[in-house]
Amino acid sequence: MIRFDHVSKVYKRGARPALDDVDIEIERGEFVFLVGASGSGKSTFLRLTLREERPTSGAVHALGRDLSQISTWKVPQLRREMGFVFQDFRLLETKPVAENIALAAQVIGKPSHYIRTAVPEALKLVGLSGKERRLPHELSGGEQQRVAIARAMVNRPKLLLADEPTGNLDPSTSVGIMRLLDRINRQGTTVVMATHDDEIVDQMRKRVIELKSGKVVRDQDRGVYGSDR
Ligand SMILES: Nc1ncnc2c1ncn2[C@@H]1O[C@H](COP(=O)(O)OP(=O)(O)OP(=O)(O)O)[C@@H](O)[C@H]1O
Repeated sequence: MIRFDHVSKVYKRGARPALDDVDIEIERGEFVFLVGASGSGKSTFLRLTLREERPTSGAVHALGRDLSQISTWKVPQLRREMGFVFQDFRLLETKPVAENIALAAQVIGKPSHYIRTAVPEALKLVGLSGKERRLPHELSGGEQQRVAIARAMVNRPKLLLADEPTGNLDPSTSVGIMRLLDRINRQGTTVVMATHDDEIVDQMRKRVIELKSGKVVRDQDRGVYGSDR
């Protein structure tokens, strides 16, 4: 599903690499936490997977494609198969919930008959049926994040990437969001989530990839410890 083949990323010549020889594989159907201190390279990992950035060396594969071989005009096609969720929700404040979700399908040219069934399905998935006409500010933070997850899922992506999705939420609300992401994963979507929240990581018992100064220092599934990898 995702393969980083000795990937390094240097943003500015002479600067310390944001990722340093990262060599990992994430299989279809996995739920993976990406952890590490601020600046350890988590967002860079996600941006390379989305092909928002390109590696300085090494190769990134996602969804069966070598991302270095994809021409720029084909990148939107790749991203259609991925969903993203951010810490700050990024909803359109003047649009009701249903429209926020529908737009994600419209912009990639889904027909209206698809949207008519997919939007209520996405709302049901996140437990917000009945709230389709609300504006984002009429919802709690946890509900807004659920709308953002519904928007990410409306095109039925194979891969969901989440960057600190519980970063703005209190602990009990975060638990609900984690249950939802777990359910999405059990229904077949591969999930990669960057987080600072150790409590969540400990509770969920999933694979944990830890980055430190751009290097993988822990990969729980493969029993790799130490920075000499
Ligand atoms: N666009 C950029 N230009 C230059 N340097 C960057 C850029 N983006 C990130 N960096 C640097 O790359 C390193 C890794 O950053 P990254 O954002 O990937 O870390 P992170 O683990 O996601 O951090 P946080 O948890 O704070 O979001 C940091 O040293 C950061 O300053």
